Amino acid sequence: ANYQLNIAELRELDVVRAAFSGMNDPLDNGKQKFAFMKDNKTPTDIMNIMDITMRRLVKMAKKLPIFNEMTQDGKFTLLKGGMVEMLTVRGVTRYDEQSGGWHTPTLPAQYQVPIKMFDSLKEGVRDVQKERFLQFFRVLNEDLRKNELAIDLLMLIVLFKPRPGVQDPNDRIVVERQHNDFTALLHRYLESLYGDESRRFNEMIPKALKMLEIISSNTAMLFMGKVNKEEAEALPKEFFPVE
Ligand SMILES: C[C@H](CCC[C@H](C)C(=O)O)[C@H]1CC[C@H]2[C@@H]3CC=C4C=C(O)CC[C@]4(C)[C@H]3CC[C@]12C
Repeated sequence: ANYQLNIAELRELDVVRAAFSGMNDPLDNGKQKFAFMKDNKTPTDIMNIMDITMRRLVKMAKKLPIFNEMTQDGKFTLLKGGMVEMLTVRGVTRYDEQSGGWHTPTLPAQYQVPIKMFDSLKEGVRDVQKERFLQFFRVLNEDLRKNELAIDLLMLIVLFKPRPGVQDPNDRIVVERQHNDFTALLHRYLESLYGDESRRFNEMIPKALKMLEIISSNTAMLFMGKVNKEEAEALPKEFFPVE
C-alpha cells in the first residue's frame, strides 16, 4: 500500500512545525537562565522554569490559525485544560533517564532539573506523581518521544481535546474536528514513516492520553505550601496553587 502523505497533509504538517518553531529558543538571560543553572533548585525555581515552557506553549497555540478562530473563552479553556498535559509531554522529550533529570536543548547537559525535585514537593502526592510521570515516560516509546513532529501532533491532540468548559457551539465544533484531524494526521504521519509497522502505536496513543488525564487531574496540590509566592511567576501559579 502507498503510505505517502498527500499535499494537504504535508501542508498541515508545515503549519504544525511553524507553530512549534519557538519551543527550543535560547533562554532569556537573567532569571530564566539563572533558575535553570542553579544547583539546588527550589520548588519556586521549578515553577519559574515551568513558566518558560508554559509561555512558549501559549505562543505556539496563538500561531495556529484554527486556534485563533475560537472565542477568547474557548482559547482560554483549552489552554487551561491542556497545559499540564502538554508540559508533561514536553517533559518526556526533555527527560534523560541516565542523568535522572530534565534538560533544555539550549543549555549544556550539565544543567538539569533533577526528577528528585519531586521530593521537595507536597507530601502525599509527590511520590505517586513522580511515579506517574516515569510510567508515562516509559509508555511513550523511543521512536515516538524522539520524533519532534509526532510529539507536536500529540500535544495538539491534547490541546484540542473536547472539554466541558468550552461553551460556544462553534468552538465545540472546531475542537471536536481538530481533535479528530490531528489524531488522524498523527496516524497517517506514523504510517508514512513505518508503514504497516505503525499499528504498534495504535493502542499506545489512547493509553498515553488516558495517563496524561490522570497526571493532570492529580497535579494541583503538588506545589501547595512549598513555594515563595512573591518569587514565583504568575502563570504557573494558575495551574499549581501555592496556598
Ligand atoms: C520540560 C521542563 C524542562 C525543560 C524546560 C525548558 C524551558 C524547555 O521547555 O526546554 C520540565 C521542568 C519541570 C517539569 C515539570 C515538573 C513537575 C511536573 C509534575 C507532574 O505531575 C507532571 C510533570 C511536570 C509538570 C513536569 C513536566 C516537565 C517540566 C515542565
